[in-house]
Amino acid sequence: MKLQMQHAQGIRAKTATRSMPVLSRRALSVKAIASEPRIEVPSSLKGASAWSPVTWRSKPALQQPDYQNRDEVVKACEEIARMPPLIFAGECRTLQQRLAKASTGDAFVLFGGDCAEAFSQFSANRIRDLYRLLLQMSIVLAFGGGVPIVKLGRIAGQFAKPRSAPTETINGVTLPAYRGDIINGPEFTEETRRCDPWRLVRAYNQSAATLNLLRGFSYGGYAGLSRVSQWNLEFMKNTQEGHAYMDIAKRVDEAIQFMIACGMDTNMPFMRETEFYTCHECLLLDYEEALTRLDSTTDLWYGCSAHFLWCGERTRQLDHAHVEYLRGVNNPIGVKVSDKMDPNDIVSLIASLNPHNTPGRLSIIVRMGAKKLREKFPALIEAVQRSGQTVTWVCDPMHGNTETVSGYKTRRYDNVRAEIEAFFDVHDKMGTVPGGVHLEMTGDNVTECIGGGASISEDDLNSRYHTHCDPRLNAEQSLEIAFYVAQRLRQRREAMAAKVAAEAAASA
Ligand SMILES: O=C[C@H](O)[C@H](O)COP(=O)(O)O
Ligand SMILES: C=C(OP(=O)(O)O)C(=O)O
Repeated sequence: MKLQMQHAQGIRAKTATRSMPVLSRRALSVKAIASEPRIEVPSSLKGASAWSPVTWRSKPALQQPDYQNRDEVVKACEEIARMPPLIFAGECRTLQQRLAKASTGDAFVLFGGDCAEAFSQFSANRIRDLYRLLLQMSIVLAFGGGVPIVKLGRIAGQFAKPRSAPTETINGVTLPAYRGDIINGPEFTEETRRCDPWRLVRAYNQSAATLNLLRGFSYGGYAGLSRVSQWNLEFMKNTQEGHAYMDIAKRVDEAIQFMIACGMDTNMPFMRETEFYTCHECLLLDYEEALTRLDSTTDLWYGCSAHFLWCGERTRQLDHAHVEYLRGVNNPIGVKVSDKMDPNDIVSLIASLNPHNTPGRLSIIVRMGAKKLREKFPALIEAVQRSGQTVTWVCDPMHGNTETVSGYKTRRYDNVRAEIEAFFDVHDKMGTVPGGVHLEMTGDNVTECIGGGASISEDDLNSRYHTHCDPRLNAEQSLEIAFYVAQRLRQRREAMAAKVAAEAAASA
């Protein structure tokens, strides 16, 4: 932190570079396993160079739009740079503390929201329905885990999408791929697929309006604990998950009544409010740069487009622009990691993004499918442990499980659940901590993923398939996943309690 502050000051004063140690001595000693040889950080990484919000520009940046008119991009970004930040740096610091708790099992993180927000699907009701589904899921998880749930919405900025191919061909016509509404439109016409810089400003405005409503819900009474039983979505009321949720809601109501009888003040903030944070993939670097601000209370740089930013699987190259940008902002950040990640490389990447080994700064979001996760994940955990690095491990069970059925991109509920199961199993075996889950999901009653309690079949896909990019779990499937995760968290909690009791008995 301190050295990064020196960087920030250096940039303002236009002074020379300072070198940045990769891992502090304390960091190296924290969790290192004494008997194992330590994984060393490559010497090329020791002494990272000065950072500013524009240093990413000198590195290769993958997955960026092919704008025809750079002058318009500059104008749009200048307009955004004059706008207020979307978040306050102090909120990021609080979030980082919460994520640090998740790294030790004293909290659990729930990331969830659209694959890609869309201009055409922007409405208060959709924001409310996702928000209350996330509240419902966090009640279920808190009940199982007995720990606070950190709620991070993929919302108010989750617009830009990395693509496997730069173009799409339909009936012999080839056009640029859709890259998210902040860049171009989903309709298959030359006009809509052209990258339009003024979409940047529209995405900023939609994010600001969305965030405004989310803050209203969080602090204006909607999220109060006395309203738990009113969060059930209308179409969920007669489902198995809806009933199971209402059972929990009833128990929460009873517990609150009991605490009121004991003299609890219902005006306490924890009864009326909840913390809710936003996140998105840090992909579109012109936009992120325009929203990078120096926090006047600490003199540190923050990416002010969201509380938490993550680096995608396709853009996490150590010497490329996205890692360069993210290493300099002081938000809590994440990196997506597939089975392609090598144990030595993960250590180098973590060292570059979290050189002071600050708990809560870095989440590693693993997404490789259940089978590969069982094979490859243990070696990654072991490497990170051996280098003494602290990370919050998060499971993204969506991106390793995408397939195409009848022309639709989809995911099978059973595969999603199997990956979460594998994630918990591996952590149980390694004695490490499952810190959270990251889901592409919606509060809407869509038919984009196959299976789950409602038994959505392949034939149902065309009925309510609304996503513009990847398939999302619908409300019922999401709640079902929450019940499964809650069960795993409860088992873990009970196993830990039994272990502590056994140790106490042994030492008595
Ligand atoms: O959401 C993630 C990516 O943008 C998406 O999986 C890429 O999909 P594609 O392989 O269809 O380009
Ligand atoms: C693109 C995404 O993920 P990944 O980088 O893991 O493919 C995403 O989460 O939207």
